[in-house]
Amino acid sequence: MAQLAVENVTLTFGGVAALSGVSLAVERGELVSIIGPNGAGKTSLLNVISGFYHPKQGRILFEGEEITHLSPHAITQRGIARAFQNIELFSGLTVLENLMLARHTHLRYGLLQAGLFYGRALAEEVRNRRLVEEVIDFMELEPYRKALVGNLPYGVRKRVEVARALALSPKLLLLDEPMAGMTLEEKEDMVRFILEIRARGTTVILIEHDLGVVMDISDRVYVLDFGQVIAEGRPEEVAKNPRVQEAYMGVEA
Ligand SMILES: Nc1ncnc2c1ncn2[C@@H]1O[C@H](COP(=O)(O)OP(=O)(O)OP(=O)(O)O)[C@@H](O)[C@H]1O
Repeated sequence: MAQLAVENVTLTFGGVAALSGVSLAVERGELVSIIGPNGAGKTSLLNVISGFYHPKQGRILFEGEEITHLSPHAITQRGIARAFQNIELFSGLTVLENLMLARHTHLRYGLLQAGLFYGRALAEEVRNRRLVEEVIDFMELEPYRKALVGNLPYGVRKRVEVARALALSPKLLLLDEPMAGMTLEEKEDMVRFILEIRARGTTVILIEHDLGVVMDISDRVYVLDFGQVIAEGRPEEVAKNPRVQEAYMGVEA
């Protein structure tokens, strides 16, 4: 059974179909990329998987359970976290505070429980802090942990955005253009982090415009065009597909 199954999903905005009849299956531990020209529906697909939009038709299953109409919060709690294209961090808070806040907001245990079982809440907080420190270490953000996010260079903020999603201990990580606007060196670092995240067993779905990176690191690739899947397969198969070459003609070098 696929860990994530998107079945025949259609999403429309005032008559315009951002997604029409999209199906996709991702196995646990896979690194799957979604590519396609601008406006093809890539971000819309992440939006329906993460519960920001609900499809007009079709359904989405995660680990065998239907999540199609759940809220983003409920979906995060089931183990799907997302790093946003337009960084969603609090610029007036430190890196550490942003990561702790993400855990608190999304994975909050009941307030009543915290009130009744003070010891348990404290233990939970110690665990949160330990997990967040592990993520900071893993993403090599140690030098910035007490820095205000708003003061950090763009490339580091992109890394903190991925760290924020990782702080939620996801089983499936959705990455929306995590390398956009980065220098070559920053991109290489991000590629290394993504490969390590996958090596640790986390499933990754990646939207990325840099086809060189996509072809290098993906287990499989889905190609969207005008809201439809026009090709799927291993990177080398997809690259040879005439429909893909046509969709990209003049778009990518
Ligand atoms: N909130 C919205 N309201 C109206 N139309 C939308 C909305 N979100 C997306 N769309 C439309 O849906 C289509 C797919 O957009 P989407 O952002 O998913 O594409 P994309 O492949 O992620 O593009 P890009 O590579 O430019 O980010 C586009 O025609 C877009 O204008």
